[in-house]
Amino acid sequence: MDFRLEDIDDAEVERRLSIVEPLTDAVRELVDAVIRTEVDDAELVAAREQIEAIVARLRAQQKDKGYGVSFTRDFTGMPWGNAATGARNAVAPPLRIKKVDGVTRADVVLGAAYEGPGGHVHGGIAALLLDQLVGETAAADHMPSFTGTLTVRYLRPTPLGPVTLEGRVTGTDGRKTFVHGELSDADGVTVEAEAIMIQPKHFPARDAIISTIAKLENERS
Ligand SMILES: CCCCCCCCCCCCCC(=O)SCCNC(=O)CCNC(=O)[C@H](O)C(C)(C)COP(=O)(O)OP(=O)(O)OC[C@H]1O[C@@H](n2cnc3c(N)ncnc32)[C@H](O)[C@@H]1OP(=O)(O)O
Repeated sequence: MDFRLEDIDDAEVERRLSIVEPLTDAVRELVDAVIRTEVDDAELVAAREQIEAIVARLRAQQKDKGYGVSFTRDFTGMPWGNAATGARNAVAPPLRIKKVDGVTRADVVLGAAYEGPGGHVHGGIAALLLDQLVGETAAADHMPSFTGTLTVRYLRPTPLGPVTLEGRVTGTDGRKTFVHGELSDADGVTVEAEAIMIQPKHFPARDAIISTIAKLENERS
């Protein structure tokens, strides 16, 4: 798994976000516009040519694979390629999850890009968002928990538009954490999930980050 340390402070994280988030938002707008536009074919062809030019510009310097997850030395994560939350990922709605007193919550608007049944949210998107939510609900002390089992129950179709997610831990057993998650619209819960999250036995990436921080601190003292 690609976890790495970036020795930067919070101000630098914010500076980078201030550049990439508006870019990602613009691409999200582009995706929505392509889905919903009713311009004529000549306009579609002209737009495609401009988009291809922009893609070529961005490909001038590229990472080999995915974005990976880097951490600052205080373990602020930068999972900017993440499919649900990534600041650089226009596929992500994006989900912004907050944890207060152990309960995770997120408000997000799911537009045309997340459609399954006409006018309603795709079941896979609901599962994706709930998977991320239960992951962040179970994560503690800078240790990730991986989804072992995710059981999703669709109670009724979720209309496209604003939705709320909420997750809470319902129990623990050794390295296992049990989490309940819900996705709701204005009229109540539409999808619920039960997850068994498992803290991996060994997480070498975390140990590698901690030993790199120790090495940097030694070099500075
Ligand atoms: C650096 C800090 C980072 C912080 C970032 C936080 C952000 C979070 C982002 C979130 C992102 C979103 C989240 C994502 O998208 S996570 C991505 C999707 N999930 C995966 O890819 C997981 C793939 N699977 C594995 O890696 C391993 O199989 C895991 C780690 C799950 C278990 O392998 P391990 O070798 O550790 O297991 P063990 O054999 O010692 O068994 C241990 C116990 O667990 C029980 N068990 C085993 N498997 C399952 C199962 N499938 N369901 C239910 N229970 C299971 C087993 O019976 C035993 O119980 P018991 O007998 O003791 O009672």
